[in-house]
Amino acid sequence: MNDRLYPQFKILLVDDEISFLRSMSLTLERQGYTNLLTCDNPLNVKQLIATNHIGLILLDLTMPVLSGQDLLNWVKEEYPDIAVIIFSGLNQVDAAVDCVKKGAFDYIVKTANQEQIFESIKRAIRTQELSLENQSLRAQLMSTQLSKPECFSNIVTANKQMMSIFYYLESVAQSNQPLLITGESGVGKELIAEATHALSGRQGDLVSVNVAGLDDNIFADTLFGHARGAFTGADKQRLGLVEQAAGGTLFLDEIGDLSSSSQVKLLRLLQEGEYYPIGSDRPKRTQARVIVATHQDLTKRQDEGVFRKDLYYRLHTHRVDIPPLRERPEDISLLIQHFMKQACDEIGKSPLSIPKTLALHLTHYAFPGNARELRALVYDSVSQSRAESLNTKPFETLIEKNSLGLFDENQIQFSDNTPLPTLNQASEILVNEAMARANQNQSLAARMLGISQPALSKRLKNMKENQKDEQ
Ligand SMILES: Nc1ncnc2c1ncn2[C@@H]1O[C@H](COP(=O)(O)OP(=O)(O)OP(=O)(O)O)[C@@H](O)[C@H]1O
Repeated sequence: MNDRLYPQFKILLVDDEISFLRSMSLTLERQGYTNLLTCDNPLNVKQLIATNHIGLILLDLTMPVLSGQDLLNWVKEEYPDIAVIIFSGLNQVDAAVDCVKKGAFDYIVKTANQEQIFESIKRAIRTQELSLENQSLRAQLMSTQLSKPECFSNIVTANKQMMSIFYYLESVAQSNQPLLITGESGVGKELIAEATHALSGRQGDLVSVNVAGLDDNIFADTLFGHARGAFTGADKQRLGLVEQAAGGTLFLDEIGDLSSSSQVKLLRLLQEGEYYPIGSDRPKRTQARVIVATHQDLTKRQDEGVFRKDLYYRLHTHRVDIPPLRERPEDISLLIQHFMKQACDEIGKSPLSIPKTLALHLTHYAFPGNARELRALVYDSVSQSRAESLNTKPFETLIEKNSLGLFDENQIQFSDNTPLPTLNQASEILVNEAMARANQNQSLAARMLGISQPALSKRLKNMKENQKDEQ
């Protein structure tokens, strides 16, 4: 059972008509708005605002003793950040214009259809949520410490960009809006989803599903479940993952590969907050926060016409892009340590010492598989280690394979009018680059250059002497 209140601030309903208050609260609760407060005496409103975190007031216009207009004036003066929607029994254009001029978010006639009322409330809540998120982001920018560092304990990093992502996540973790996580395969998107769920403080579960390759029917069945008898073989009702994630988080991985018909279903879930189990004509409201991730470039997928624009914009409100490991060289040695300890723990080995130069050697490697690739390498090395030090053979093989790969001649382009380097200059540039990539290891640099180590040593010596002569 989910007892999480929504939205994160209270909605205050003010009306002297108790029956209206009762029916409106019931209707709103059925729509998933559970954080409600009712008040049938306008004179109590000031006290209620002073003692509660109220973000939205649904205010009756015509009340005895203190009118809705007077209260609106007072709220806008004392608490300009609270949104006020005026409810009136009468459809009066003048009054509506006057209220909106005085700062009301909207003016609604009590007899308006429910869709119109819900739409207005939804918009007001969204505006308030955005404003709270802005305040929180501003506060995070000013602060130099994470409020809940323990939520990031599984993510090893010393990278500044990753730290800014952590600050950003602290600001948006409470939001009900979706979060989009992008980044190459293996950068740690799932870890980021887990940290966001932990930060959100949601009591429900984090329910993860990889949606790549799910056909539309399986997608709908997996997410929304089905009613008994919905199709042949559906002899029991089945709850979908959206329901299992109630009060928690639904994490949809590989969202860039979602089929176009499933994209429509997801959009409806995000936009309307409701869904239909297969074979049921009664919509259900979702209580789950949605996080999606992809290694695909969604802008490109959109341009190619395979990803819906409207869904892309819906997902775009909160977004983090995790940098690849090659752009976080400072993380390499930390991750090697971390994975080495994990691997040793798993096989009951004492921690191994790691050669200091190992991380340095890896800084020129592109890590197409990111942290996952590094993890696999470290695990392989740990399993091959017989002494107290980490066996670096798997790393050396990789670096050599990478450095000694076939050179693509098209990589070098000369423009027509610029002077060419002399043969000596070109050779110096190459030697310096190879030495840097090999971290000053002459044997490796020589292999990259296709010459013997003594030949390289001779060139280096000559280069040094030439430099001296020039000085
Ligand atoms: N910064 C990190 N600290 C510790 N472990 C990490 C870090 N980044 C990634 N890992 C580990 O690397 C592996 C891959 O991470 P994860 O599954 O989160 O990547 P991903 O981006 O979701 O990959 P994919 O796109 O393939 O789904 C996991 O074992 C994860 O624990």
